[in-house]
Amino acid sequence: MSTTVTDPIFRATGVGCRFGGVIALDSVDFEIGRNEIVGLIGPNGSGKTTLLNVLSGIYKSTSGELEVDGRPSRFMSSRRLSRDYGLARTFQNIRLCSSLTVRENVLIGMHSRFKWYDSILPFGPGSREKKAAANVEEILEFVGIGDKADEIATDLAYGDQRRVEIARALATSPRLLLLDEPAAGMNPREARVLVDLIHRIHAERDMAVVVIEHNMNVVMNTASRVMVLDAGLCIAHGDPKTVSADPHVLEAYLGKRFRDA
Ligand SMILES: Nc1ncnc2c1ncn2[C@@H]1O[C@H](COP(=O)(O)OP(=O)(O)OP(=O)(O)O)[C@@H](O)[C@H]1O
Repeated sequence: MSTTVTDPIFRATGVGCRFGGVIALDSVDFEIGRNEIVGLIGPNGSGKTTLLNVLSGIYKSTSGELEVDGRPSRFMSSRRLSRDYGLARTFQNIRLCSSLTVRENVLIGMHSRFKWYDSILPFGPGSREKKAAANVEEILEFVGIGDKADEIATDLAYGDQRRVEIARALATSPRLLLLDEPAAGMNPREARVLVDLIHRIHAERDMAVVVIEHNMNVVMNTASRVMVLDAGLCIAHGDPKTVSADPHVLEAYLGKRFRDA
């Protein structure tokens, strides 16, 4: 099942990913418009994180084509995809440096955009370091944790740690931000703040966003388009209202979630 987007920043065509006998992705077509928020949902093990890992160069797809802005990206490293193609992501399991402050964790994101000569040229490091430090303060304020800059990142409440992860991704100045279960472990109030943050990222930072979530309030209140995976296959896509009424989606995923709730 394919999606048709008029101005895609990212396009995956027939993407497959196998782990031995496990088919994690089975010929998935996926496009992301330059300025949209796309929700990615599906049952556990349906391939959502694998798709994000393939998009961001952490896994290599075993078949298919990937393009960012029309440029082939299938064999690019995650570092190049971040630095030269404008992709950034957060992880399902929070990955913060435990001995570093919030500010330092976000600075790491910014340094990934530096070129090798920035640390050699006399006019490079000083100016870039100063600019980076100012940008970090601005990003921390933007995500709402400016007052926690000097705290050890892993000492923060869970919801705030997730915001540090988002801040670190924003520090790379991406054009496409991939969020893997950003609401996991958040209480309903934190999840509402997250919804607002995703909207602000999209509107004020002018970037496309992909959100994997099991929290349907977050998906339905942020995404303009939703894609549903089941057993590595795209079983539905469209606007949130249409997708949530789709009988295949109710059977494979949403029906079960509502029954279990
Ligand atoms: N590195 C890996 N090695 C082996 N199998 C893997 C690997 N990564 C993912 N898989 C398998 O691929 C399938 C899809 O997993 P994936 O993590 O993408 O699902 P998911 O939809 O993100 O699930 P969840 O909602 O639980 O996070 C699963 O069967 C999983 O066990």
